Parts: sequence; structure tokens; C-alpha cells
Amino acid sequence: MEKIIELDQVSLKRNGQWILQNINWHINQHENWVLYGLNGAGKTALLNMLCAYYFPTQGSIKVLDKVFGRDYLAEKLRQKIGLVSSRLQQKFYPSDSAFEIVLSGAYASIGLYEKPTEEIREKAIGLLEELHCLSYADRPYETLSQGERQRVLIARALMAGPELLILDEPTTGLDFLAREQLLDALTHISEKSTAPTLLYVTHHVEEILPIFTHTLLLKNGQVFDSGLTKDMLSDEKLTELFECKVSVTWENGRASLRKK
Ligand SMILES: Nc1ncnc2c1ncn2[C@@H]1O[C@H](COP(=O)(O)OP(=O)(O)OP(=O)(O)O)[C@@H](O)[C@H]1O
Repeated sequence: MEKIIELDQVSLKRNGQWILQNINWHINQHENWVLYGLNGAGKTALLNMLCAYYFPTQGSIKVLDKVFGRDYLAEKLRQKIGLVSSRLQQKFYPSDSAFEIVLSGAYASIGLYEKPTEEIREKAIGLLEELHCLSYADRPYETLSQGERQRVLIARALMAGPELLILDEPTTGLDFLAREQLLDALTHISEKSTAPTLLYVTHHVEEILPIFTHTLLLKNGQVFDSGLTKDMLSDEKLTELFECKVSVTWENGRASLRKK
């Protein structure tokens, strides 16, 4: 089975401080993962390593079967990874239309500098339709709501046909309905035959959809535990993780969390 991510004994030191320690994490094809941890657990640092913005101080990382720095250029690798993050939102030109932003995903550029082919335009329209963004495709990005922007960014990330799609707290700033619409869109994406492997980063248990078969619990820069989502989201496991009594309730394959 093809490995999407292989981290072996990975540690990261920044400014004299260990931020991540001894991370072992393997993601296989056809698994969708959640990276779950509280504020400051090290989720962002870990993502920065997966996208080759940081290099491990110790240990080895393979993403999509490539070892960073040895047999592959980081830039080339990033073209195979779709990234959706609210931090990315500020990078786009506010006057560009939603359509232009999605088209630019085909070239992995901020802004559109090439005339898109008819095939690329059709693909962008298809993705805008799937993500229910067609009605505002011609509107400037700056006029879109937070939920609309996030769906446009998912469509953009899918333009290049990534093998791995990373969603970094994609529901930040979304109201309940916008959040559920975005989560529905992810379920739809995961059901397609061409679906990329999904990696969803969150600190909200309620957002973990049944499509996420596996979960890694990160605490203080270390793997607290990892495995099947249903085993990770248990009363005992999360009580130990938070060092505070919690109970988990399941309904329709989704968990919710309460402090006891
Ligand atoms: N360049 C750096 N130098 C020193 N410490 C850092 C650096 N970058 C991150 N840290 C620290 O490492 C820890 C993990 O940070 P990180 O941003 O990865 O956490 P996170 O899980 O993404 O948190 P959040 O959910 O709040 O975004 C934090 O304590 C942070 O202060």
C-alpha cells in the first residue's frame, strides 16, 4: 500500500526549544486523518514540516514517497499538496473574482498570470458547482463571507488534483450552518473516485466527520496516541489527554464532548 506520509522519530527545535519530539506517524492511502490537539500542541509546526517549510532537527520525513531535500524539491512537492487554511486567505488579491482564484489553483500561483485553457476553465466551473459557489463565482473575493471564501479555497486547492489535501482549522470564523455546509462538501469530496487523502486539523471534536477513519492526538509536541478515530475519541482517552474529566457522546457517527 502506498504511504502518503511517513514520519519516523521526528523532532523539531526552534529558537533553542523543542517544539515536536519523537513523532512517529504513518498515513496510508485510503485513510483520512484528523490531527487533534489543544492550543499550542504543535499542530501548526507539524503542518509546516509536512509542507516542507520546516525541516526536522532529528528523524526522517517522507511525504508522498519523497524524502525532503534528498530526492525532491520542496516547491515541486507542494504542488501535489492542497492546503486550505484561514491564514492563507490574506494572501489573495481582494479584487480577484472567486472564479479567478479557483483558476489560479491550476498554476499554484497567487493571482492569474496565464490565459487558462478551456479545459482548465471547465474544471474550475465544475469544482465551483460541486462546492456550491457558482452563484458568486464572478464576485470579488473581498465581498465574500468567511464561509464562501473557505469553499472557494477548497475548490482552488482541488484544481491541481492534489494527492493530499490538508485542511487547517477550516471552520474558523464560520457560523453553525456555514460550518455544516463546509463539512458536507468535504464528505462529498471524499466520496469521489479521484478523492485525495484528507488531513483535517482541528481542536473541535464536533467537527470530526465519519469519513475521518484515523486520528492522531497531539499533546505538548508529542504523540499522545494515534489510531482509529472511534478508539481515540473515548471518555478515558480524552480525560487523560485533557487531564480533566470529560464525556463523549456519539450520534450519527459524530462525537460531541462535555466537561463532567
Ligand atoms: N519559532 C518558534 N520559536 C519558539 N517557539 C515556537 C516557535 N513556533 C512555535 N513555537 C511554540 O511551539 C508550540 C506549538 O506551537 P503551534 O503553533 O505549532 O501550536 P498549535 O497546536 O498549532 O496551536 P493553535 O491551535 O493555538 O494554533 C507553542 O508553544 C509555540 O509557542
